Amino acid sequence: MKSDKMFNESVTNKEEFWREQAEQIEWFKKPTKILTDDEINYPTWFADGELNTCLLAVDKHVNDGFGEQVAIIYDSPVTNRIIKYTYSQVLEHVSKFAGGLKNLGLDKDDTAIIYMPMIPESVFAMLACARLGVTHSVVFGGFAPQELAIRIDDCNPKAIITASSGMEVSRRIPYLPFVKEAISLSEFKPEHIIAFDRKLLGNRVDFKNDSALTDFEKLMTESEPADCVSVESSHPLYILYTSGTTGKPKGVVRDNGGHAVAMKFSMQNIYGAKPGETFWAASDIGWAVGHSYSVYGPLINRNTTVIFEGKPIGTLDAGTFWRVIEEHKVSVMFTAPTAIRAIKKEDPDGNFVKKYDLSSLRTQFLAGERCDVATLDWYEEFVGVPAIDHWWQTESGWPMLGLMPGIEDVKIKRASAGKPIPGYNIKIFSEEGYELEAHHEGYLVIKLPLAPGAMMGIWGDEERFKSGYLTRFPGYYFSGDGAIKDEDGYIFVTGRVDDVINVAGHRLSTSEMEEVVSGHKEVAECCVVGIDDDLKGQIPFAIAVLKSGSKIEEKTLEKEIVQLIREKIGAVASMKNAMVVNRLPKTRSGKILRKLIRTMLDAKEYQMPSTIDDESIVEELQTKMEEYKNKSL
Ligand SMILES: CCC(=O)SCCNC(=O)CCNC(=O)[C@H](O)C(C)(C)COP(=O)(O)OP(=O)(O)OC[C@H]1O[C@@H](n2cnc3c(N)ncnc32)[C@H](O)[C@@H]1OP(=O)(O)O
Repeated sequence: MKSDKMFNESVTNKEEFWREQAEQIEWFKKPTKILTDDEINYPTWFADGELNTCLLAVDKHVNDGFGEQVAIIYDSPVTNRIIKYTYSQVLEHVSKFAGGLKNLGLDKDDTAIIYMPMIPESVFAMLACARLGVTHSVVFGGFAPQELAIRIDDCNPKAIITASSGMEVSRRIPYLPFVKEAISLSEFKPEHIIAFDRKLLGNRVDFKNDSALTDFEKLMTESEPADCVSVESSHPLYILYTSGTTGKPKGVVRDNGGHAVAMKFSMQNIYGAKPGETFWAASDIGWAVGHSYSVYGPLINRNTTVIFEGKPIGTLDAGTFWRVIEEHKVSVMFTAPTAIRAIKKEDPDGNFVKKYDLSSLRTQFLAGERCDVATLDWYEEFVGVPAIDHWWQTESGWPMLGLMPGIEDVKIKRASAGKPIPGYNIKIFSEEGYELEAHHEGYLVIKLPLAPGAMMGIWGDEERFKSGYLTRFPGYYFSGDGAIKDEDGYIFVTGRVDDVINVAGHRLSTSEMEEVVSGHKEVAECCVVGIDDDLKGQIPFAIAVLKSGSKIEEKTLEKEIVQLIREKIGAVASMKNAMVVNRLPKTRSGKILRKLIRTMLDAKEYQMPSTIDDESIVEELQTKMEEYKNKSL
């Protein structure tokens, strides 16, 4: 198999392999050092190379004569608009907006937060930052002001780029007011708030009477264009926050050089997208999928990318995805299994699918969470193109497990995320760090170095980077996921081995939710676990012990906790359930037995943990859970 050969080359002859891949992109200064160690002995790619990511994504294509090719299709069923931008138009917008940022004093020593909905201006803002070497940090719009404030205090942005509002189906999301609230909560105060006024949605921005605000559109139309700045390969292109096992999110740092090489490599070899074709990743730009495959990957590969401001169902109906594929002749698509599950639920017999001509669609990729077999079956039956589940993380920025239809015919094994992708030497380890044979479940780890484009560290927190990823198994990256390998080398990812949960493809921390729940004035102690959900894969479930003497009703507490989580973390957490118990099951040393709680809530078979301090609590809990279920029905 071509991919097996490529994989072997990438791990045995890594420097030569990645030197060749680096030839596929343009550099201001070609790297001569392919693989070196940084100051903490963490492997770094292309250390002495210099380049600019915006140049690769935009200017290069215009210079090569493709200025009239459509670069971005903005498809917004929520505002009923479709707008197309050619590469030349994108270059004009991006270079002028970059000029505006430069006039405000932003340069490659600065960071900027982008908190925006799915509109082309968000992409222009990302590319303009990349053009100047300003490190951007896109924050997903579904997060509440407090979450934004945490990120402001962590990366100290010189500017926040936002919009007046967003549109969630038919609900207006007040982005700018959220930004103002976040800044009132944060200790660090950014110098500039740049706001894009979405006139169409009403609620106009009053630039005249609010001197703290800079008008995005004016900045973009009235500034002189700025050129691409040459940055070192390891210069941070972006910081993207993701949830960890503790409450505070981690700012994953991505470089420019390794990332650009990985984007080009993956678009061609994994996704098999040919330059000029339309590639659609239906993800928000606030997630890693949105960064890599709605923005940088397709643009670097000279594809047309679709920026979709809508939902798989409800904008307008369950046929929206198929309408977009037909209308824009999408060749390769990427989405989260939750999206397909939502469509399947609404359209079990594929009636909406049948209305559209999907002949342009070659391959469907799925990631963000594990895809269940029933969803894959539905997809195969009604859509009829290969649906390839693959696995990666915000930390890697691109696939670590998958198949490579870009270079060969692939054999899909349902429920597997595929085989290791070149550059990712994946092993399954036991608790003690021994490699496990096929069919034994263990920890998914990756021998260092990771491939180019994978995380360079955690913003401002070297210790957390080392302790979270590098010390559990020295010489290996600890992914936090469990997995099983089969005799053919296919890997089946079994889920997180820590307290991180995955809700509709959104990675969230239960510790962070526990901090919020325990902040409720009636709660003495609590625990939040992820339980199975037919639609979203997992959803959080809170269990609380009340303070002594508290008289609050369970239903009232539940309502207040749900509201508190929405306010402090965001609607995206999808917290719906909170149950009151007299006590939590614990080990003799006082650790909450979360796995036991989770298994019982999922009504699965459980074993009595040998470390439990009082076995009688299990029956007590069982009775309480049944009562709760009966009340909720
Ligand atoms: C491989 C590397 C990675 O894993 S990177 C991460 C990849 N993950 C993804 O791309 C996420 C995939 N999921 C999705 O795109 C969405 O969940 C899909 C499938 C489209 C469904 O969306 P939706 O119906 O809104 O459900 P949801 O569970 O996402 O939302 C729950 C509540 O949050 C809200 N929300 C969502 N997005 C925003 C936003 N940008 N701004 C403000 N609010 C947002 C939703 O409206 C929803 O609210 P409510 O509970 O209905 O009131």
